[in-house]
Amino acid sequence: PVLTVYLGPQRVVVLVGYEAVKEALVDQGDDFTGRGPLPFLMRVTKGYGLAISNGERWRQLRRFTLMTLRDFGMGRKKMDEWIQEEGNNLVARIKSNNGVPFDPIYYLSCSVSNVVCCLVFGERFSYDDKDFLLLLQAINNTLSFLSSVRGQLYNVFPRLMEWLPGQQHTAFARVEKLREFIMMKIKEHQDTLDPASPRDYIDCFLNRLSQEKHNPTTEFHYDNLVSTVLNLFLAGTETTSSTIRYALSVLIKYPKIQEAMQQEIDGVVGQTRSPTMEDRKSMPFTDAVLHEIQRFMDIVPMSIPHYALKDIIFRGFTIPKKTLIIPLLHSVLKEEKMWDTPWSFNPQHFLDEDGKFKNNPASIPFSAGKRSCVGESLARMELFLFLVSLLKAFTFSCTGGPDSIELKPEYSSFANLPRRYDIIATPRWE
Ligand code: HEM
Repeated sequence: PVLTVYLGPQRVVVLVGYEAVKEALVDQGDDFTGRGPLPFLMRVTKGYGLAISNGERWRQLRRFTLMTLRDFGMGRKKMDEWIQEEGNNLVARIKSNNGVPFDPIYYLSCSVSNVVCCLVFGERFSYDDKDFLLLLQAINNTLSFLSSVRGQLYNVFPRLMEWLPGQQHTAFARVEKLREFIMMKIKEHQDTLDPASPRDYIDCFLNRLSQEKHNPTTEFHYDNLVSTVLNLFLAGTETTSSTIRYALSVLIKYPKIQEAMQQEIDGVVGQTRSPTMEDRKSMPFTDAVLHEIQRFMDIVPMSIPHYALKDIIFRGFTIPKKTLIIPLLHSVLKEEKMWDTPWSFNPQHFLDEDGKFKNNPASIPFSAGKRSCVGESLARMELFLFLVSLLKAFTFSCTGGPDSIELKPEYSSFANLPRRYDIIATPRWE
């Protein structure tokens, strides 16, 4: 369950299976919260921000981000209301296609990125806004590059790859544009800030920055603000939108499951109102399908690597300082011991005999322990509200029929990215 390998000069320990991953990340949590100097992430964040930092610096940014995500609303709209509104925009946009087959990748990226925009900038953008489209392109380009062979090579041989010509330079130039856009938005926020009524994540951060301006060791400074916002975009958009895209493929492949979800939605939400998070409790089948989609898709199979900041004693062995640690989420999500049919798509994994929702401790697509995904609740909210809004409004199919859908990923390395299909959305009601 614990393997040691070498990636170039770098020692890597791989944690395999539920027991090893849980024991490390949850039971022995504090030792395993370190993040290494991952070359790609270091390059795009310039070494600042939540996802790359360690120790007290990380703890402060993490606590602040979790709190701000949880308390979001701050007198204005709450996060689920932003998502509902975005869901309505998404449905309207798809309706305007009039049943013509389309690739959902673009609409889904817009909707999901807009949720992060609402959170950090306090505003959404039109799907045709030029700045917004550039921002989407930068995010998309960064993750496709990271999932490519060159991206992986960059993580092992950064100096060599900086020197060689190639795609990495375009990817970095695009991230630089995204950085500039974020900096411009921060400037706008500084000019219009009312400390008594923060509008969004940036305002909350600026308030904290000003409260701590005389503290020489504070983590609430400008560079951490820019890079943490960048982290939220890079970690929070492609992951969520690819999961929704994958969900649509699954539901087209298994029309009976799609129909059963629609029946549950019709019974609980009905035709006239938008879904709310309260509804989820009364929708065990939908909840089970969503959990199974994330298990089966296994979007980040190796998580984001952790790092030994000091020698760690684990199961009687020493993991030396500076070892990269990979919690192999893939091995947990597909572990024979933990799932009845690990290699089949089977929502029954999350249902008991009475049809009630039943969780499984090995369901950890967001990783586990103290360093697990900071956006988990937000992502779960998005997956539920977007998919229920879509299935309430449309039945999804594709021209090649259910058997033409292949659920194996198109790319598989840092991320498992789903294949692209032109799909048909047939309105269910006039
Ligand atoms: C389906 C959607 C998502 C999946 C599957 C996912 C998965 C993950 C995973 C596996 C990690 C690594 C955890 C670890 O190091 O142990 C992570 C970290 C992170 N995620 Fe997510 N994520 C998703 C959505 C989001 C969203 C919506 C946001 C925020 C807007 C977000 C922000 C982050 C950040 C900032 C980190 C770094 C946390 C840290 O280093 O403390 N993610 N995510």
